[in-house]
Amino acid sequence: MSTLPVRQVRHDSGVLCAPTTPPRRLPGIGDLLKLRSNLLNAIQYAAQDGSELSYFAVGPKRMVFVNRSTAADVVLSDIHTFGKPNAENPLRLVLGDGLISNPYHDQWLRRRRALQPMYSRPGLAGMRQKMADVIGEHTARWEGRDRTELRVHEDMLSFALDIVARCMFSRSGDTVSGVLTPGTISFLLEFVERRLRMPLSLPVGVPSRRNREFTATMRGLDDLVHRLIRERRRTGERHGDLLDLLLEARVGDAAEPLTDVEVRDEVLTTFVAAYETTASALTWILYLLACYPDVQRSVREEVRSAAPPTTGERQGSTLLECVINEGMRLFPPSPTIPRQVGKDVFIGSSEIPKGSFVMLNVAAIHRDPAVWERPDAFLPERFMNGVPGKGRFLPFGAGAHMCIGKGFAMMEMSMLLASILDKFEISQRDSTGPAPRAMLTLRPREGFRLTLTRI
Ligand code: HEM
Repeated sequence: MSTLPVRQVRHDSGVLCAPTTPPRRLPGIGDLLKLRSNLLNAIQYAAQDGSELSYFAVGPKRMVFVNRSTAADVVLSDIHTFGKPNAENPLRLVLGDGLISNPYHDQWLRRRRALQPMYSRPGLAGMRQKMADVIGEHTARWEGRDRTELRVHEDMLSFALDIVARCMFSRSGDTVSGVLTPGTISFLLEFVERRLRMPLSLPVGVPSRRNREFTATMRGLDDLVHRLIRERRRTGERHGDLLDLLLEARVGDAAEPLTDVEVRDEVLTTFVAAYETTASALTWILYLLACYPDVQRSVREEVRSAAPPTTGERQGSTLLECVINEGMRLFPPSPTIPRQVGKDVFIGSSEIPKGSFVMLNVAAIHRDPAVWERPDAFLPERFMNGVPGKGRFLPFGAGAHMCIGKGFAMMEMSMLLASILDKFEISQRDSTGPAPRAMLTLRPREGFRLTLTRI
């Protein structure tokens, strides 16, 4: 592993810098405006005075932000008290009872065990060629010219969607497009986000313009996914993709296959889980590589001289993986992780009433000065000896609910970044960096570009 010069640069680029909006609480709706207009700003407020916990209210909803690693540890260690959000979770409107949104612990656990082989070493090995094909197609588009302007977030969204479409259905993003497009997924996530932040929402059955669009979009998606499941079951063809593995998964002691509805839930869950998160991580990592040409050079040397990227189990063992981890520390793709408390409980000396939402404030935890030396600096080498334990480094969560697709994501990101670094120099086009905006994922507030120059 090459040794990097110590960098003193403070890299906040708006994350956890001084918040801009004064906290304002309005009668009846509480902190709604604060949370809706700029969640990141609210997250920053929550963390800025150094307190472990901070409190928000949106109508009847009570939210507790957990800003420090010690308190995050408490939450992550008790999966029964701090469970997934309950059955009212608006994500269920899209993902049903897939792994992310399943509120029933025992059912979730049986499914999690059934799906584990999909993301095991042999499961992932089967995805490597599919990923390589998609990477080849995307980099070929940039190779035609000496210099390419990368529309970073848009291009990474398109890349991440192609990867998940190819790995799930052995089809390109284009074949499923028209239905499963970046636009559709963004619309659905925004629909869910609005409902998460509003104190009250109209039932989906009420034919407002937005609800009608939602219902039509979901019908299109359901038709597509059920058609693909039926075709696969009817022909019995195997494609070595995630859909094959889902159909082969067996649940519980009776080793029952998943029903069509359960397969549909997991297909949509995988699309939603794998798409914006990976695109967000890649977007910020490319940006950081452009900001730090010395790191870029060292990773390029490593990529050109070293073994192929790993599946992520050996985290911290390559400089490329260190860069990915440090990128996700500074710009966590999922800036908050939600839980809902099943009974009155204490975190430290603070009592949290049953039903409250507990949001792990990952953006703040990743810069907890009690854990991270020079928390605002970009120092990939801090991960050389691996990642710190539960509660401290949470890009993929931790504990029983930890991201099941972590190995998949690390493999995909390592392969794409290695390929880009081998062929191109990445540089900034503008001196001002992109400002982040927190939705369910951390996105750039506006589109920004980087230059890829062929080398
Ligand atoms: C950089 C990319 C990714 C990031 C940052 C990420 C992050 C996360 C986070 C923070 C969670 C929540 C953990 C919790 O609730 O404690 C999660 C859960 C999950 N992720 Fe990922 N994820 C990524 C990629 C993927 C991919 C590629 C897949 C699938 C191919 C995936 C599938 C899932 C699933 C199914 C869950 C629910 C796990 C459960 O509760 O059992 N994710 N992810």
